[in-house]
Formats: sequence, structure tokens, C-alpha cells
Amino acid sequence: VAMAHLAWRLAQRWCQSSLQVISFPVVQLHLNRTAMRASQKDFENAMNQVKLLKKDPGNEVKLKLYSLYKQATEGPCNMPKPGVFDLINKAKWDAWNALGSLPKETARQNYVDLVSSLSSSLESSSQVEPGTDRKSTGYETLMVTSEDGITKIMLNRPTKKNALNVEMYHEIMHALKAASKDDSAITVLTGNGDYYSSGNDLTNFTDIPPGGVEEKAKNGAILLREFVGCFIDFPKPLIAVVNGPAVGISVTLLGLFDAVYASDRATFHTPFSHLGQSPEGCSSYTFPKIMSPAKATEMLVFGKKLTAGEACAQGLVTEVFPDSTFQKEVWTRLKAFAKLPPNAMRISKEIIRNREKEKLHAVNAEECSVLQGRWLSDECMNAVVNFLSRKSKL
Ligand SMILES: CCCCCC/C=C/C(=O)SCCNC(=O)CCNC(=O)[C@H](O)C(C)(C)COP(=O)(O)OP(=O)(O)OC[C@H]1O[C@@H](n2cnc3c(N)ncnc32)[C@H](O)[C@@H]1OP(=O)(O)O
Repeated sequence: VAMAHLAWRLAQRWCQSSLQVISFPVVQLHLNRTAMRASQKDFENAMNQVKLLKKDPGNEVKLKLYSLYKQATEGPCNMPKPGVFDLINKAKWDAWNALGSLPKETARQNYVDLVSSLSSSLESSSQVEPGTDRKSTGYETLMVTSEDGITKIMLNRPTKKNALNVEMYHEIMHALKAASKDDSAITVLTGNGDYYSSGNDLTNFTDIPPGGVEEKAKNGAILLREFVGCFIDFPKPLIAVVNGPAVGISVTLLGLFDAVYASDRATFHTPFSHLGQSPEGCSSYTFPKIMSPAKATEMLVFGKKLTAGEACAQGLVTEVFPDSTFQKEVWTRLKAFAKLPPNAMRISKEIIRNREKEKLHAVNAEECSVLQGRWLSDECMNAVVNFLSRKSKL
């Protein structure tokens, strides 16, 4: 009842503000309007043009762009309809669904035409030369780039401290799968803005499906297991560039990375007991191994927050850098790593990880099953309600 009440209050608030946060599909390159039928290149150029618009075209246009983009890339909407309280995703779903069986080619052309009309009415900030970088397309919660042998996956919800919403979980899995197959030598995860990540987006708990909270918890456990599984199985060196504070699942996952570089501004906090929850990301296994059972207990059970220096002393962080030189020093180092023979790095990682893989998957399954129960507990529900009704922060 408390959750439903809260969700309703959130819905009322979001009615006024939610559409402000609908983000654009992204990509690159500039517009070519010579062909009658829009080519894939025209489409990509148009997507980049959208990204460069200086002025916000308004929610209605953004929804139109979103729906045409989805129709052009995925065809008719066959996603389940989001719940009534999930206002942003429902607005997006409605717009996409309204396009019915519009052919992909027509959607692509309409997208290009719409962007063209916007570009002439709204000044764009700059032109990006074709092919100057390799930003990946279509992510709403991430910025993914690939250059110098490094695929960089940047969490990109800075106004929400890079909290992981359901879409971000899916996009990270997608980006990791793509990175595992691309020609980069190493993969980096980092955050945009002042936080690395504030962990699970606590509003994930408010969108209750028709099957109720039990179904929500079950779906959450399935998603979490698949998500963590992607980190367990990732085949290339995976490096975390922890640019600021990290909370919850963004901390626990660090035990599955091959190296962790942190700014001295970063902190590491897993307040699971405070939230009525329990450890995930295989941390119930990796943390005691990395830092001793007692130190792991201080973090995972008592919620002790570590500074970057402390996390380094405990072995969770590989090296700490002053914030003022963090990016420069870390990326210089990463570029040097990326020049090493990629197959040798991959095979060396494999031989290290293979010893543990089965165990890690078993731990992941158990943690998800325990968490599924925790999410249904009063302790957890009260903690989430308190955060969302602004009664508490970490
Ligand atoms: C499929 C499900 C898998 C679940 C896996 C299990 C994972 C577990 C975890 O990760 S547990 C950790 C959960 N995270 C938290 O409890 C953090 C909650 N956030 C905070 O305590 C604070 O926001 C803060 C300390 C991170 C930052 O505080 P402050 O600097 O004062 O900023 P704001 O609080 O004003 O935050 C700005 C803006 O971001 C929103 N926000 C921040 N973190 C989260 C979050 N985790 N979930 C949802 N929203 C978050 C915050 O509400 C503000 O939004 P607003 O501007 O008010 O719209």
C-alpha cells in the first residue's frame, strides 16, 4: 500500500516534469539530403544532427523523433506496455505504438525529413566530420565510443548520479556484448559527471507490473542475474575508471573487473543492510577473498563507506590518482595497455577467470535468489519509500 501511494505521488510529480527528460537517440555525421529515399547514411547523419541541436525541440517533437527512430531501426512496437506509473516509458511506448505497421523505410525517411525541418529552424551547435570518431548509436543512458583500441562505456545519467535504471541495465549488457566482439583490445566502464554511479535506481521499485510485487521481484532477479553474468563472462580486460563516488551494485561489480582506477574523490559504499537488501554482483564471494572476511563484513553487512585510499589498501582498487590529473594519467596508461597484443591479453584473462567462472555463476544465482526475497520484505520497501519520499539519503 505504501508503495502504491508513493508511486501515485511520484506520478503526480512526474506529470509535470517527466517529459523534460526524454533523451534523443544519438549518433553522428552531417545531413545529406540529395537522395529521394533516405539511405542508412542519411539516417545516421540525421541522428547526429539531432545530437547537435542547440535548442530543445520540445517533448512532442522528441517523442516523434524517438518513435520514428525505433520504428526505423526495430520495426513496429512489440514491447510490453509499461505500467501506468512509468510515465516516461509509457509516453515513449505510446508514441512508438501509434506508428502501427509503418514500414521501416518510411519511418527512416520521415525521421530524416523531420530532422531536416528542425535543423533549419533550430540552429545546430557544430558539425562533426564524417568518420572522425566512432560513437555508437541508439543508447539512451550510455555514451559508448571506441578509439585507440579502447571501447569506453560511459554511464550517462549525470543528473541522477548515474543511477542504473532498467533501461541502463539492458543497454550495458548490449554494450558489453558489442564490445566483446569489436576490434578493441580493452573495455572501460566509467561515469559522466560527478558520480561514478549511485547504484540501482530506486525508482525501479515503483513500476509494479500486473502480477504485483512478486512478479516485479522475480523479473528483477532474472534481470540482475543476466546482468551480472555479462560481467562474469566478459572476455577482454575490463577496467573501471571510477571518476567519483560509487554506491551499491556499481561497487560490488568492481570485484569482477580486471583493474580499477579511482580518483581520490571516489568513495565506495554498499549500504545493503540500510536498504533492507543483501549483497549482489558476486561480492559475497569476491569481497571476502579480496579484502578478508572481516573487512568485507564491514562493507557489505555494516555499510562502511571506504575512501579511495582505503579501498586501494583493501585491494578493491588497483590505484588511486589525484582528481586534478586523474583523467590524463589514467587514459595515458590505458592507451598503453591497449597497444599490447590483444589475443595474449584475452587468453591471459581467460586462464585467470576460467578457474572461477563456475563458482561465480553459482554465487550470482544464489545472491539473486536471496535478493528476490529481500525485495519483498518490509525492511526493503520502507527503505525505498523513505528515499523516494525524501525522508532519507545514504
Ligand atoms: C534489476 C534490479 C537490480 C537491483 C540490484 C541491487 C542493487 C542494489 C544497489 O545498488 S543498492 C544502492 C542503491 N542506491 C542508493 O541507495 C543511493 C540513493 N541515493 C542517495 O542516497 C543520494 O542521491 C546520493 C548520496 C547518491 C547523492 O546525494 P546528493 O548529492 O544530495 O544528490 P541527490 O540526492 O539530490 O541526487 C540527485 C538526483 O539523483 C537522484 N538519485 C540519485 N541516486 C539515485 C538512485 N540510486 N535511485 C534513484 N534516484 C537517484 C535523486 O533522487 C535526485 O533526483 P531529483 O533531482 O530529485 O529528481
